[in-house]
Amino acid sequence: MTLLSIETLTKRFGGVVALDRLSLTIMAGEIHALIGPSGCGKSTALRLIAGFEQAESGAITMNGRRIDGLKPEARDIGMVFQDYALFPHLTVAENIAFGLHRLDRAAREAAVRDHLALMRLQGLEGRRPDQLSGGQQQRVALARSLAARPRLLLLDEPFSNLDASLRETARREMRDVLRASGMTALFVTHDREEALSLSDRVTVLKAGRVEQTDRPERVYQRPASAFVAGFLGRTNLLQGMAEGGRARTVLGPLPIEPEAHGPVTLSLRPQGLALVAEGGAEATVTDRIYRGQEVTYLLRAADGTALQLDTTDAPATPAVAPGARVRLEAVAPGVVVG
Ligand SMILES: Nc1ncnc2c1ncn2[C@@H]1O[C@H](COP(=O)(O)OP(=O)(O)OP(=O)(O)O)[C@@H](O)[C@H]1O
Repeated sequence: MTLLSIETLTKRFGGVVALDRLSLTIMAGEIHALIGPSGCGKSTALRLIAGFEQAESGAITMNGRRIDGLKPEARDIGMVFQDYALFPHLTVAENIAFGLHRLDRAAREAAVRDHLALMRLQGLEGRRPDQLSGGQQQRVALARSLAARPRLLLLDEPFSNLDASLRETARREMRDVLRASGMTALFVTHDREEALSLSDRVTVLKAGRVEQTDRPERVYQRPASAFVAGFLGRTNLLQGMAEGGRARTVLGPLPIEPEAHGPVTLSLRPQGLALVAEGGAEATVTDRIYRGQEVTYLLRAADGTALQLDTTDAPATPAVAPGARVRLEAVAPGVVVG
């Protein structure tokens, strides 16, 4: 069931088109990630949905009702900001209780207690934000938004202020809490791992427009464009001539998906290439990057195409030095991206 629908939203700042007829659907109960490069319009989209900015054209509906004319507080939408925006002079408990003035005292206290427990903040209720760690502040911000029980929660880069060691735990906690409360959430990130690991669906934005919306596995494995393929991870882009389920490429005939005919651009992840002792296609090693878990070989194919190959069994294979001639084979299908 659709909760929020955005139709052909356009927003300009002077000469800059921040959103260019953006359309997007958020399903009830889903965690949806909005990802894209800096300046592609992610924060602008959130601010329009929350009501902090007005669009020039287009419509925003929630549960079938237009909300784009409503004031932010009338939209039933919560927002967790990048800097958490906690009230510095209020305690943790008072911050969480802040949006609950419509409840009577007993219900408000119960809601604060429940959310302190939910976010594992018991014992910290009397502290002020400046007496908390970054991770704790983030949990208070989330608790405050959840306690108000909005229909939709918007999160703008909620993990960007946490250091790497905390981020992974904080992400899992947030996902579990959102799931447990059945909350619908739209969060903005420019971290592809965060988008892929946290969400039910991902929307990739480019220059104010949607490039693709789909499940994480689909956007990663079946990118709709070379841009999406490259934005979500390192990839090889190969030119080919397709005929049904295969394409002729510099690596020889390659299985492709989906079927296509004529000239195509294919995306093949670096893990989709393997070094072989014989057969395959010839290439020259131009560099070797040691990454610990894996090694990346940078290669040049016979026609000059630059390629990357990742191998995890590097300890078992002797290092291939730059300049060496090697043979390689595709071990995954090429995905048609253009
Ligand atoms: N208040 C503003 N005044 C002028 N230009 C703005 C304003 N807000 C955003 N923009 C411009 O609109 C475009 C989209 O900005 P937005 O902040 O939505 O991008 P973003 O995807 O959230 O970027 P980032 O990942 O860097 O935060 C950018 O070109 C930005 O410079």
